[in-house]
Amino acid sequence: MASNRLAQFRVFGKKIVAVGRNYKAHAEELGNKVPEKPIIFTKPTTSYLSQGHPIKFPPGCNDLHHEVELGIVVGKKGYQIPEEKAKEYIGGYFVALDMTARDLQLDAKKNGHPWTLSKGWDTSTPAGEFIEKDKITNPQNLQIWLKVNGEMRQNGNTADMIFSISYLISFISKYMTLEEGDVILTGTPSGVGGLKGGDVIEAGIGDVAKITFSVDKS
Ligand SMILES: O=C(O)/C=C/C(=O)CC(=O)C(=O)O
Ligand SMILES: [Mg+2]
Repeated sequence: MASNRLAQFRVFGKKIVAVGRNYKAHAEELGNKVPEKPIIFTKPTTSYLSQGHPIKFPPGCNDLHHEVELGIVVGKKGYQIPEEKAKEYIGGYFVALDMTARDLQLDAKKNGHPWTLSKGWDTSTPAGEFIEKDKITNPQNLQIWLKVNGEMRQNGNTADMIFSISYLISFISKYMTLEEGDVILTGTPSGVGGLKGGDVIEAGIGDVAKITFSVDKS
């Protein structure tokens, strides 16, 4: 990667590819079956939010949920990447929130519509600073956690992903070219839940990285 700043992966990043239901306990807490293959969706890069700015409720949403996730920053371009070579394509990591308008998503699910608006409004992808690849020796054994107003809500380990990071890179790149600065949100562990205006979210990866965001419902 040419740089280590969020602004850079905004500039280089052509897409945000997200994975759904990648932790058994989370799939089950929302009443879903455990997937047999990765569930993939995309979010626009206009949804990025850096610290110091509030997360906004999107229009029509009364049930805004937090989802903490390990974000992977793609380090180089690749298409149809073999699983055993996937690690070479990781450029770094970051702490991400895949904010979800759960009521809009439920409505979309009922009607067989895409999740785009429930996941992709401006401010729906709060993100921490870029973490250099070598700061994390085993991305498949990281505690990812999230607190709301100081109370622990999510506390999972990336060891519990259904589909590993290498498998996801290989799977996604079978269909679409991954480019430097693209990011992959690897799915959320259990404990997702509702937020209200004025809440303060803290989230992190073990003691490697931490982010803080406030919620604005005006
Ligand atoms: O199936 C649902 O009701 C909801 C799924 C998600 O929002 C998927 C994710 O974004 C995730 O698991 O991280
Ligand atoms: Mg998610």
